[in-house]
Amino acid sequence: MTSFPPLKNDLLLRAARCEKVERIPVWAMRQAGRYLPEFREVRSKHDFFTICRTPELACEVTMQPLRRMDLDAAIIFSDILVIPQALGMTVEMKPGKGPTFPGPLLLPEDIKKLNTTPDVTAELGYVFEAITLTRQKLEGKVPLIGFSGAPWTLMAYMIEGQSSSTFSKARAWLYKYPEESKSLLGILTNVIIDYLVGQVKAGAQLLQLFESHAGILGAKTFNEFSLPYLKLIASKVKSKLSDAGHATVPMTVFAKDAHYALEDLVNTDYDVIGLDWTIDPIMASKLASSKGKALQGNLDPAALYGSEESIASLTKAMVKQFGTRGYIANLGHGMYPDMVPEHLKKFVDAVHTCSENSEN
Ligand SMILES: O=C(O)CCc1c2[nH]c(c1CC(=O)O)Cc1[nH]c(c(CC(=O)O)c1CCC(=O)O)Cc1[nH]c(c(CC(=O)O)c1CCC(=O)O)Cc1[nH]c(c(CC(=O)O)c1CCC(=O)O)C2
Repeated sequence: MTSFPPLKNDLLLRAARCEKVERIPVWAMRQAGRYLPEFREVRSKHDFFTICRTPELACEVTMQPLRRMDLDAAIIFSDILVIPQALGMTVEMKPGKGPTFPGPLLLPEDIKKLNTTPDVTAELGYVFEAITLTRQKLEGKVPLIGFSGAPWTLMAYMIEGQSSSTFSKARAWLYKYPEESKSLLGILTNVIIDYLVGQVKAGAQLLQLFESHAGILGAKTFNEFSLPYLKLIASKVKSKLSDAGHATVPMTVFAKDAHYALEDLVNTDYDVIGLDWTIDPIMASKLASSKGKALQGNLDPAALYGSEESIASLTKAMVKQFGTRGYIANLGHGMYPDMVPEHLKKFVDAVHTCSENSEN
């Protein structure tokens, strides 16, 4: 096992375990990326997936936001779509269009073309190397978060072949080919489990699972095609780490727009439930605290387009609603490319100012 510098700021990990904290930890989804001029500088010289696949570059862009603001966590720079690549699919990142799959899955027979049992270390070892390097470079300043896309969200991209407002091709599979859909979700689940276990062994100190397209499912389809796989991932990642004699790490599930599933998610093995901005903090806090779960979120990212005064006052109101125990401040979704870094800094500082010395 690699040894790493001791952790100096463990606020995130304590909050995830609902332990007492001196102040609320804060980080932002997509805190590295295009909204930062220094990222755009790196990106002007390298293709997106080259950055992901080159540990030194991935480490550098992971560190960039930490040099600007007092964040309580780093998140490894990567993307959820590295898993379809590991299964043998080509994914291109087209400026202005986002991810594009030249050969999406059209019919269930196409599943046979995938490498359904990839050697995860051989295919995704570059992420593990980036994590280990970043843990060293962080020198224990803050914890490092690892992440993966969840099965349904990845399946949606693999069938649709690109982003979509309806993901109607992917949703059609759930009704036309339910058994084959479950088989694909099972394949993805197994790879995700090994991928997340590998990230922890490489040095990730908390894991987040992104079910970004939960909102295009309804309660019934979510219960059938998303929730069972999310549950399996949490329990298997933890049991595989324990069986390997490795300490487990807290796990966060972020099922965007799945307001209908909050109660079910609180009853899973995830330690932290990520919330988008459509969810009422007071209602969510009542549900989560009854089950000893922490919450993360949920300022509307668009609030960062407002003035610094309005960011500070909205942040203060949000923190007051969530309370200080078992809470990680974040946005309700990732940073948008046209945002101003100073406004994220204002959000981070506002969380610190209004939560320091508060009753815990
Ligand atoms: O901060 C970090 O270190 C990691 C940032 C990060 C990137 N991708 C993800 C993360 C983790 C995080 O959000 O904190 C994860 C991610 N990629 C995609 C999704 C699903 C989705 O958006 O539908 C997710 C889960 C989180 C979420 O829900 O947002 C899929 C995706 N990846 C990219 C795009 C295009 C884009 O323009 O954003 C998409 C699809 C979006 C859609 O509309 O469907 C590419 C991409 N991934 C990251 C970046 C950096 C950045 O945001 O600037 C980019 C842009 C690529 C570029 O430079 O051209 C990093």
